[in-house]
Amino acid sequence: MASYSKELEVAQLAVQRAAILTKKVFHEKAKGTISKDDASPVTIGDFGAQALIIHAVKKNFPEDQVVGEEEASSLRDNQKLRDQIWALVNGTKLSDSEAEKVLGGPIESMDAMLDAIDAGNSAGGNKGRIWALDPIDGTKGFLRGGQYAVCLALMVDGDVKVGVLGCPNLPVDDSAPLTAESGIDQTDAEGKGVLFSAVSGHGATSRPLGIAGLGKSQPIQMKEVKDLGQATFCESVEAGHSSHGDQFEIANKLGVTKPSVRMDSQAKYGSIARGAGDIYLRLPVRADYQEKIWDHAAGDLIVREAGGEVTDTLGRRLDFSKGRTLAENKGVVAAPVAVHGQVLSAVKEVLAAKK
Ligand SMILES: Nc1ncnc2c1ncn2[C@@H]1O[C@H](COP(=O)(O)O)[C@@H](OP(=O)(O)O)[C@H]1O
Ligand SMILES: [Mg+2]
Ligand SMILES: [Mg+2]
Ligand SMILES: [Mg+2]
Repeated sequence: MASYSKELEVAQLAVQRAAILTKKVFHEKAKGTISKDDASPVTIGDFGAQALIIHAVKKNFPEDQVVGEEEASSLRDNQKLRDQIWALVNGTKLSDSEAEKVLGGPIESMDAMLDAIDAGNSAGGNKGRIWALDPIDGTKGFLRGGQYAVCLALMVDGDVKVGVLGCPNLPVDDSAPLTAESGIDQTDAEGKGVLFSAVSGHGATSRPLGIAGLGKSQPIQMKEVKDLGQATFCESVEAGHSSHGDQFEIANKLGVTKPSVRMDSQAKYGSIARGAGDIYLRLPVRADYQEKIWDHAAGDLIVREAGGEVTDTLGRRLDFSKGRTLAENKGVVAAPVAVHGQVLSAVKEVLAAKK
């Protein structure tokens, strides 16, 4: 089985470098927020991180395609924002020069930066090597001072092979259990930060999210759930992203007694993968919403490699080969393999009762 060691190294270092930039923006009051066509927010942190990561991917793997969340059209006619992002991007590097070299060095010019952002325009699909990039997942959490993640995955012929999640506001310690506070008020982010990774068939790991080269890694595993009543389940903070009501009913049906842990971004996938939490539920709020591949690709692999099963609400594996969205899936149900079937039955019962 291919080990994708070069791809993994580049992805981890690229995410680590981008997180230096996002952390800088996180600690600033003015985040240069603008509203996208779908009324969702994007900040100078999202644009800057996308530029840095695509630049590194393209330097190392010029033939590969990228499905990135953001695009640069709004920057091409907004000089102030463009200058702000360029200043950030130009000033961000890893403090280890060897690691910086792996990433192909800095971006040459502002134009090259805009082109790098726009190189995230792949249509996706089931052929060849395609990276899925979410430069800041959980932008609303990022703006609120909550959790967020820098997410990058490599798909080969529509199958996720490498997944990396940088979570600057999660504790480094894998054994720190989730609490109601885990998802909120992370404004003192210093000393925190974890980098999750997985390669298909080779397991999942975590390591501290640093600012130089890669720190020492350790394997991670989902926790064995002996009693679903004691399980910790995670869900989005935003009620517009998943149905808190349905998730509450499902948890009740399973006999879960603890309140849900609300947390933005794919930090939820990372948290259950290392056994800090147990279950992640994302029940659709709208029948016509298609989940984006960059919101799930890295997390899906990391959870599966840590001993989890990830499906949609109908029990189908997430299918990343359908383009930029998970067009053939509805919602997400992630849990340890041993209890996933039980969780899925509860999901189906709750959804059936609503029809
Ligand atoms: N109606 C909807 N249903 C599900 N997900 C949605 C949604 N509207 C937006 N999203 C996605 O939810 C992601 C955040 O997930 P979470 O709620 O787990 O933090 C957003 O990622 P970005 O923040 O990268 O835009 C966005 O892509
Ligand atoms: Mg977004
Ligand atoms: Mg996202
Ligand atoms: Mg995003």
